[in-house]
Amino acid sequence: MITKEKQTLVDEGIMLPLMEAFYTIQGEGFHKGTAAYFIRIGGCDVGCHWCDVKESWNADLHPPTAIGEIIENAVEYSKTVVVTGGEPLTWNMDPLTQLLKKQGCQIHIETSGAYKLTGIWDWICLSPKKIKLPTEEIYEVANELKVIVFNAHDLKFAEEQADKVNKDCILYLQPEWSKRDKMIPLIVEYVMKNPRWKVSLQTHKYLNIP
Ligand SMILES: C[S@@+](CC[C@H](N)C(=O)[O-])C[C@H]1O[C@@H](n2cnc3c(N)ncnc32)[C@H](O)[C@@H]1O
Ligand SMILES: Nc1nc2[nH]cc(C(=O)O)c2c(=O)[nH]1
Ligand code: SF4
Ligand SMILES: [Mg+2]
Repeated sequence: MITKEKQTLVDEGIMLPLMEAFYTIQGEGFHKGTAAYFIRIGGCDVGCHWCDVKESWNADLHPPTAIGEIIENAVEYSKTVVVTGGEPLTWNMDPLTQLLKKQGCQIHIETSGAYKLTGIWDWICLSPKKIKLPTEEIYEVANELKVIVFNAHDLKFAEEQADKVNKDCILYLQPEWSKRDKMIPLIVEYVMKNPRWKVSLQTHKYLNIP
């Protein structure tokens, strides 16, 4: 149990339930191959059955951490920061991103878009989920759409989502990790037939890095 005072600070986004933070290489999507500091914030109730960080879901397991402390560590490593989770938009991202901007950081977010968009972002990676669809507002500002392909029907879902994003949004299909051997051939064929899409792989998993 956390104190009422701490809960208020979490509600305001002054403290956040930090699961982990690490310096690595962005493995996915448009910025893959780029060194970045990852901030993984706990808490998500979207509930994707194939989620590769289920340990993040329960926010109570991750200690409320002052955003000043999170940022102090971040800037020691990199000016490119990726905020992920869990679902970062569970929380108010305004205070964290304002502080990161003051430090001159480029700030990226990995999000399902299922909750109100808060925060100042240089890059928004929207990875929509059927079970809890994105809010209308985020389609307008997403820089990349990254649809996870677990089965063939997800290609249909991908097209429906692509119809909703802005015209500059870059479109990616990423195989669900456990189904990659089956889904990669499907995705490859699909992208060759529909070249507005690109392939995204979880390259960090092939590189054996976080
Ligand atoms: C763990 S999520 C956290 C951020 C946010 N909740 C979201 O879903 O976008 C980070 C990224 O990993 C993707 N992802 C999660 N589990 C995956 C899996 N088993 N295979 C492929 N991608 C996965 C998500 O779709 C998302 O793009
Ligand atoms: N290297 C690396 N790249 C990533 N891109 C998105 C990730 C995420 O979990 O949000 C992730 C991750 O966990 N590790
Ligand atoms: S929305 Fe993201 S963190 Fe939440 S369950 Fe789905 S993949 Fe995992
Ligand atoms: Mg990951």
